[in-house]
This record gives sequence, C-alpha cells and structure tokens, in this order.
Amino acid sequence: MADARVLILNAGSSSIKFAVFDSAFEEQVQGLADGIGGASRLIVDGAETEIPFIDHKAALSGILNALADRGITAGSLTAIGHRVVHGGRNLTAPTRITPEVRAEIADCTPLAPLHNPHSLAAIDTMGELAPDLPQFASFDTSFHATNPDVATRYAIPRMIETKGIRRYGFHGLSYAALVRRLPDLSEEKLPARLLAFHLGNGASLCAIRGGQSIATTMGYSPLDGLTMGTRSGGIDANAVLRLVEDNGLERTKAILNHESGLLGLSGGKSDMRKLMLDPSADSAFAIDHFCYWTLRHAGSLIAALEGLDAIAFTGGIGENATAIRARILRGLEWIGVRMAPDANEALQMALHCQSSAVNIWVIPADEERQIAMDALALLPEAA
Ligand SMILES: Nc1ncnc2c1ncn2[C@@H]1O[C@H](COP(=O)(O)OP(=O)(O)O)[C@@H](O)[C@H]1O
Ligand SMILES: CC(=O)OP(=O)(O)O
Ligand SMILES: [Mg+2]
Repeated sequence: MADARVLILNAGSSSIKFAVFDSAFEEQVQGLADGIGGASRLIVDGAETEIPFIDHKAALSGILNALADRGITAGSLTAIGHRVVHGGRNLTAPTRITPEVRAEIADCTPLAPLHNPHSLAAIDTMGELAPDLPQFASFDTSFHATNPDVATRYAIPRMIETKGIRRYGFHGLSYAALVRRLPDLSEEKLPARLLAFHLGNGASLCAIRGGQSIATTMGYSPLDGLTMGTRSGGIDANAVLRLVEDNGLERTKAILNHESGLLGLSGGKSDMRKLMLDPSADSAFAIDHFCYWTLRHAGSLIAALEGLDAIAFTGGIGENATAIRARILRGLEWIGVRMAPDANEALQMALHCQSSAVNIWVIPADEERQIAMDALALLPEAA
C-alpha cells in the first residue's frame, strides 16, 4: 500500500514499546513506556517523562496521548500490528486479528501469563477506539517452527503432547529481525552456525543454522531456560509440584513468574543496571547466576549447532551491559572466542579480535520493524 501508516505495539512483561512506520518502513516516531506498575516513565523519540502508569492500560493511554500530540490519531492510521508472545499450536504465522484469532490468543494466556493479557488489552483498546482499523498479530513463537521434533518434544506420553504440551520458544521476532539485519550490518554473509543471545528482562538463546532456528532455551512458556529478571528459568518439575502442594497454584505462578530470577536471588532487584551498581553479596550472586546459566545453556546450543561461527547479542542487557558481555565471552574462550575489550567498552557493533575463531556482533533488537513488515505484507488482503 503506497501511503500506509502502521502503529506497532509491543507489549512486554513490564513495558510497552511502540513505533509508527510508513510504507517504506521509515520510522515516524518510536518510544516506550517502561517500569509499568512501579517507577514508570514514557520515552518518545528519546525525550523522557516520568509518569506513574499503574498498569498496561494506563501506559497505552499515555502512549496514545503522546502520539495524538504529534498529530498521529487512530483515524490517521492504516493498520495496527501487535507483538503476541504465545500463539500456541495453531497461530504460527502473522495473521489478521479476527474474533476467532483473538479467542485463540486468549486461550494461550495460561502459557504466557506475563505477556498475552497485555497484548489482548492493547488489541481490545484499539478495537474500541478504531473498530474499522485492521489489526494484525505477529508471534514470538513462529521463528522456532523450524525446530526438529527432537528439540520441541518433551519426553512425556504422546497423548499429553497432542494437547500442546511441547516446547515452543520465544523472542522469535527479535531473532527473525537479527537474521534479517545481520548480513547488512556486518557486511558479511549470514554465518552458518550462529548463537544469538537475547538478553533483556526476559532472556533466551537461540541456535540458528543457515538462518533457521534449530533450538532455543525457552520451552512451553517464556519461563524456561536462563535466569531472568523475575522468572526462575529452568526448574525441576517436581520442585514446581512441591511448590503447588505447599503454596497453591496461584501463589506458585506468582513466585515463579514475578518473584524469582534476579529479583528473587538479589532480594529485590530485577533490573540489571541496578544490580550492577549494588555492592551487596546477594546482587553479585544474582549476576553470577545469570552469567553461569547463560553459559551452561550456550554450551548446550553450541552442541546442537555442532560448532560455532558467530555470536550475536541483542536485548537491553545484550546491547548495553558491557561487563556481562565480557564475562559471557570469557566463558566461551574454549571454543575460540576472543573479544576485543576496547570494542566492547566503546559499544561497537563488532566485538571480535582478529585472532577470534568466532565473530561477535551486537545487533539492536528490532522487533517493531519486523512486526511492521508482517502487517504491511498482510494489508492488501485486508483491504
Ligand atoms: N546500560 C545498561 N547496562 C546494563 N543493563 C542494562 C542497560 N540498559 C538496559 N539494561 C537492562 O536491560 C534489561 C531490559 O531489557 P529489555 O530488552 O528492554 O527488556 P524487555 O523487552 O524484556 O522488557 C533490564 O535488566 C535493564 O537493566
Ligand atoms: C518472551 C519474553 O520473555 O519477552 P520479554 O523479554 O519481552 O519479557
Ligand atoms: Mg523484550
């Protein structure tokens, strides 16, 4: 469509990122509301205002007001694209949001309790504001559809697997954008065996062979794998059953999703920036745990890839936390990784030394443009 204008909403666990693109994928405005429910702020094109958003709905309303101040009203949009974290078994490709699709996303809420409800709230709010505007969803799970069965199936009876209890994997929009942009940004062919680190509030790794996901650390839900901001990462299922016995289902969900990870280990801090500034032994241990388990999982994915040609970091921690990157890269020296400390400190895009057997890149997460590309590709069908 020649003069489209699409609003992208990326509802995360504690933030809503947004961007408006034209049909040439030029970004007209972008920003985020983060720290929702706590010390929240709204950032629009780099300008920051502290606003106490009590929940995602309040944050979305703040974003819509900021857009209206810039002349971008619902009436001036052509479409809306949403990041939806869990699409379950049936929603595996970008799609227009119909009542049936909305119901399917709602059915997946137990699988992504920190994310899907916020996407649904954004879908409903925009549906009320602009009922005629087509809305599209892109799924974090889609990129991992290429994982072999051996990677996605849990070793549980087949009858249970057919109910959808399997590994899905997440952060797929971030990984898809990374694969799309890496050749341009690095001016090199896409590496055959790439290990991608999406390290943000939610964190995962993805083994990418020939541009396709072959394995990833998150599973049935975005709880599994690495130690995260407030999520436990991998935990024995019998320990979970014990928690349910002792605390009941709802408390257990809250413990594992909202009170664990860096927050639980440090005794109150989920934000890596704050942890790195805090001298307490508990905060240092939380960072040790994060790095240790990131490396343990990296080893597993390097085995799945049968070696390693390149590494790419993305996400808030991956893009900015130089000390964390340095620790992780030191832990991968056994496979020939050699980081250039100056390049790391200077926040450059290429972090490898000449002697490194593995190239190391930092690629800013670009989920919003990925969603815009999906939405604009579907727009003609919606006309
Ligand atoms: N300069 C920085 N140094 C260290 N950590 C940072 C920096 N900037 C952002 N982060 C961390 O990145 C994380 C948020 O990442 P982000 O990808 O925005 O999260 P999400 O999209 O999952 O909400 C937080 O732990 C934050 O502290
Ligand atoms: C899937 C996931 O964990 O997303 P986020 O990092 O935005 O919380
Ligand atoms: Mg994110």
